[in-house]
Amino acid sequence: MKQTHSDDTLAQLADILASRRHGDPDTSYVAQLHHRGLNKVLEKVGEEATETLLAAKDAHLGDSQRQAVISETADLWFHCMVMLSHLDISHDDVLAELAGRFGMSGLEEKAARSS
Ligand SMILES: N=c1c2ncn([C@@H]3O[C@H](COP(=O)(O)OP(=O)(O)OP(=O)(O)O)[C@@H](O)[C@H]3O)c2ncn1[C@@H]1O[C@H](COP(=O)(O)O)[C@@H](O)[C@H]1O
Repeated sequence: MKQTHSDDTLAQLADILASRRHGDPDTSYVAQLHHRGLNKVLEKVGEEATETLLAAKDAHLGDSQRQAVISETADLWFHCMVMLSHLDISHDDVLAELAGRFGMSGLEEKAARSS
């Protein structure tokens, strides 16, 4: 059976990111991002989002392009996790937000918002 990686992976990553929050920018990429500040972190999130959609656009072309989508999405999620860490927001709150939406239709939510 294929091994699944649930939010345990995000929890482990969050712990690693917390340990790097005030680390040495010379030896840690995560510490370097924090050191360079919020604008740099946000720039990376935007860059990775763009790379993800460019990869996704070509996903129909074959396996290597599909693998690129996986790799770029991992980069995007990683940088979003760094952003949350920089803002002292727990990824658990994001997961709770998503879980709280189970059973709620996106279309119904949109209609309720505009009424
Ligand atoms: N998951 C990741 C991860 N994903 C991507 N990256 C890095 O994100 C960077 C951004 O990719 P780019 O292609 O945009 O790199 P770049 O062009 O060199 O970046 P810039 O010069 O534009 O800033 C690369 O250097 C990747 O290695 C990551 N760096 C770290 N982690 C995790 O964070 C942990 C701590 O890392 P350090 O802080 O470096 O010890 C690691 O053990 C991993 O678990």
